[in-house]
Amino acid sequence: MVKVYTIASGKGGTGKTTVTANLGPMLAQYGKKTCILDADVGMANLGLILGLENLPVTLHEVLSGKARVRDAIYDGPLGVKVVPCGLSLQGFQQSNPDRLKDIMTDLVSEFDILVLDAPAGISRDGVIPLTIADGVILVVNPEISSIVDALKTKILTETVGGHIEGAIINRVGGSEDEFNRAQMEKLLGVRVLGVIPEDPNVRRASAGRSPIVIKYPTSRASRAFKRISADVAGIEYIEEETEAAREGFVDRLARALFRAKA
Ligand SMILES: Nc1ncnc2c1ncn2[C@@H]1O[C@H](COP(=O)(O)OP(=O)(O)OP(=O)(O)O)[C@@H](O)[C@H]1O
Repeated sequence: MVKVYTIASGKGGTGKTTVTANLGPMLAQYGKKTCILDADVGMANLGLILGLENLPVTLHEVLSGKARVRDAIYDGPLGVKVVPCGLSLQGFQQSNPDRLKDIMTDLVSEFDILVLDAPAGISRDGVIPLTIADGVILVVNPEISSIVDALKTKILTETVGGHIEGAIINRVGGSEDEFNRAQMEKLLGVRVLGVIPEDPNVRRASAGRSPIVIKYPTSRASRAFKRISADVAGIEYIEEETEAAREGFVDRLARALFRAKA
């Protein structure tokens, strides 16, 4: 049975596209047939992060009735399938967001998981992805404006009959141990699915047209994305050997050798 997740936030720039671009490939890696779709039809950038640009057919052509969704599916990293959206204003103007539901119906038989990157705000194109998902995942930054907008999105989702799966708290400074997960769950009234640290490698990876889980697989944010993806895929996450752990090992070994020599 296919599961449809919509990645939403309310406030713009909280990290929805980053989450979609990293969650999708990891879900595919964990054995789930996964397709990620850029439902941010006005300000699309999922294709940019994944190096999928200047494509003949995108979600714009599908939403304007000029093409079938099958023709807008491209190969992404680790076996994930991607339906990117075009960048042109004309494509946006000709798109009919009401067609999104039919598109999802066309895809359900082929995938285990569909992930929609929703636009910020509460316009019509923003509300449709909230209604068609089995679960909405809120991407929230640990700051008051983002929390307030996430709460609005939560209320809107529930008002239109949607279901909130939980929240991912993104761009958290300091260590994860210092982050007060219980307090955030109380504020938002939803389960916190994972906490992603502020990590400069996220931007570096995007500049290189790649998700961070591919470009810097052992970085802090990558490990957080892997943990969340394993949770969503329903498998146990086993922490890989990290750069830091490797460096720590080499350091300990050098000190032991030095002591043995002395
Ligand atoms: N954990 C992180 N650490 C550092 N930078 C991050 C992190 N997550 C996202 N960013 C950066 O924040 C910016 C916004 O991220 P992103 O585009 O994913 O947000 P968005 O919610 O999809 O934005 P929009 O609402 O405009 O669609 C990007 O420059 C991205 O590289």
